[in-house]
This record gives sequence, structure tokens and C-alpha cells, in this order.
Amino acid sequence: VVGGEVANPNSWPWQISLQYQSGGSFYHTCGGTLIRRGWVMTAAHCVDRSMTWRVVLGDHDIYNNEGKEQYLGVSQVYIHPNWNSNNVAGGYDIALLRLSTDAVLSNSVQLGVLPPSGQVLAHNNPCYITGWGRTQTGGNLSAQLKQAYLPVVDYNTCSSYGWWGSTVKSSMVCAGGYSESGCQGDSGGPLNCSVNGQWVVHGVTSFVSSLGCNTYQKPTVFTRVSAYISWMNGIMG
Ligand SMILES: C[C@H](NC(=O)[C@H](CCCC[NH3+])NC(=O)C(F)(F)F)C(=O)Nc1ccc(C(F)(F)F)cc1
Repeated sequence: VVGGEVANPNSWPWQISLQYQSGGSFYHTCGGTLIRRGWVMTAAHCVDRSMTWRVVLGDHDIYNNEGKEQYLGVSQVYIHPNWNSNNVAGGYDIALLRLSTDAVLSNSVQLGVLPPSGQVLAHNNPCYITGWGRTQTGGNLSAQLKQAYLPVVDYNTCSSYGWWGSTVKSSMVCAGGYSESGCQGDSGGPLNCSVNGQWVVHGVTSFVSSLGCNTYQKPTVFTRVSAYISWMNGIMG
């Protein structure tokens, strides 16, 4: 996350850290959202290579154990069948992870609320991106979970000339100001939007400009969760 601030610990209790094993250690690679006690929603581009994954719930500082973390294995990865890893602009950047054991819910570990199928938010709807991604283009990951205010940029604006044009599809959500954005390592995490006084996970962090994370008129682009509700229900049962 470029800009914004460090979040209050566990104030986004559905945010997870997706980590891969290398040698004897695990490393943060993406965010995700706990959507059922046994299921995590993330981006397809996070899991399109076969690794040993683990999910960390209740985390704040990814480099220190603060006692509220749960470390769960991943027993199955379900990538959207239409995802094309050579074309993030094609959409379908969404995947579900079946956890090897169910999460234990608490003040620090809660389920994210998903939108109704088809719901599209209006321009400037308040949202926050959260994640441990780079804090600057080319910079390091954040040790502590960050948040940044990223209001919705409607499709009409986001797909216009000078903005993302035809790279962005109506199955995506754009959000962002001019100094705040997502960045590498935030992928797969939630776009948390305030709807009728409730936080609703409307986006899965998908891509930013290859020219830089907070590039003018290239808001952060998210998979629009409300376009994939029926697919997810078909998988999770
Ligand atoms: C460096 C930048 N990385 C990204 O945007 C990666 C996703 C990369 C998926 C493809 N391997 N996502 C992120 O960094 C995220 F954290 F913001 F989500 C990038 O590659 N952006 C990008 C690439 C292609 C296209 C386009 F579709 F237009 F070809 C648009 C943006």
C-alpha cells in the first residue's frame, strides 16, 4: 500500500496473509479474505504456480509473532476456469483456497462480508485497501498491515481515454486517489467498502500500472467480487 497509514491491529479481521514455503521458511506473497471458516478468497495470479501455501489469520506484523495468529494449511486451490495468466486484463483474477482446518473466529479473526450478486458501487463510494504490499513503487513490503482510503472510480471514468481505457472491464472495480494505491504484495487482498454502514469486501486486489503503483489516472484495479458470487457458491457449496 502506497500512502495511507498503519492499520489498528486486527481492525480488518478478515484480512489474511498468503505465504509460500521456501527452504525451511514461509514468505508473504499476497493478501486474501477469510470468507468462510474453511475458505479464503484471493487473486488467481497469486496462486497460478504450484507452491506449498499457508494462510495466516489474525496477523498484524508479518515478521513477529504477537500471539493472535493462526497458521493454517491449504488443502485445495480453485482458480477461476477462465483465468489466463498471460492476460490480467482479461479478468477472472479470482481464486478460492480450501483450508486444511477451519479457522477459529475471535475478535481478531472474522469473516468478510461479500456483496450481493451484481452490485456495482457508485463513483466515490468510500473504500479502503488493506495489505502488507510495497509501500512505494520498487520498495519493500510493509511489516505491519496498512490501510489507505481509495474511493471508487466508476467504470465510465476508469475505462476512458487517459485512464485505463479498454484494459479495464466491467467485471472489475477501480479505486484510488492520486497518491494512494495498492502495490506488489497487496494482490489478492480485499477492497473494503462502506455500504449502509457496514464493511463489504467489493474487490480482490488485481493490478496497478506497470509504470508504477501510484500512477496518475491509473487507479488500482480490483476483481469485482459481486460478478463472481455464483461461481464461488458453486465451489463452496
Ligand atoms: C507490475 C504490475 N503488477 C501488478 O499489477 C500485479 C499483478 C501482475 C499480474 C500479471 N503478472 N498486481 C499488483 O501489483 C497488485 F498488488 F496491485 F495487485 C503489472 O504487471 N501491471 C500490469 C501488467 C499488465 C497490464 C495489462 F493488462 F494492461 F497488460 C496491466 C498492468
